[in-house]
Amino acid sequence: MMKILIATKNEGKVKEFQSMFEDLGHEILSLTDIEGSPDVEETGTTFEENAILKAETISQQMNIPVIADDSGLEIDALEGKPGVYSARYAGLQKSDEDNMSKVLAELQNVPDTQRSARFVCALAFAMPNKKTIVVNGECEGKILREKRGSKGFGYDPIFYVPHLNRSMAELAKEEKNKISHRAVALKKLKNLINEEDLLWEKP
Ligand SMILES: O=P(O)(O)OP(=O)(O)OP(=O)(O)OC[C@H]1O[C@@H](n2cnc3c(O)ncnc32)[C@H](O)[C@@H]1O
Ligand SMILES: [Mg+2]
Repeated sequence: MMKILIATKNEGKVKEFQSMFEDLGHEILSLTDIEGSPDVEETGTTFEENAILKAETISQQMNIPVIADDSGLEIDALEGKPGVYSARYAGLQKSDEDNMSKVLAELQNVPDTQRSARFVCALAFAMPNKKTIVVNGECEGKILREKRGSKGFGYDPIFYVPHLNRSMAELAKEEKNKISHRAVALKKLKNLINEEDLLWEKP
């Protein structure tokens, strides 16, 4: 078993990574396990830039391989917003609830046919003295008119998954972890790691 550090302080992401790595039997650590771990400022303008920034900063500081996730929600009627600013859409001190309320208010007069959106995820895997690997994943859906469900995290209650006829927050964790943007990206990363025989090192 190896230890893998995920450079995130988001408990929702940590739980999903733990669950998605279960099959490989690795122990997943996150920045919430490390006392005094730094907050990396997300100064990039794309998901990829921010994921690379988070992964490389922590990997260099700790001299271990690190995965970072930068993700968000792109809403077509809002020209791709909240996008890379999803976490702070309603303001720096605001909550998931505030972010969802802002989106619902902005989409109040948008008809059902024009509420398409997607979750987007960039994962960066940074290793000491190796080139960083970046992969992407997306998950298509629509923005509901009110919150539904209590599972998951973030914008899940207002994100409708058409082919499952439920909101992301109504899906069991196993269901979300098969179809989510994060699951799609992580599958690509696992394949690349296998193909390129990049062995995980022990932190
Ligand atoms: O930067 P770290 O520490 O990883 O944690 P964060 O919460 O700040 O994460 P991001 O910068 O990547 O911002 C992601 C935003 O998109 C939302 N988000 C990402 N993945 C999601 C998912 O699977 N379901 C619902 N919302 C999600 C999340 O709630 C945040 O508001
Ligand atoms: Mg963040």
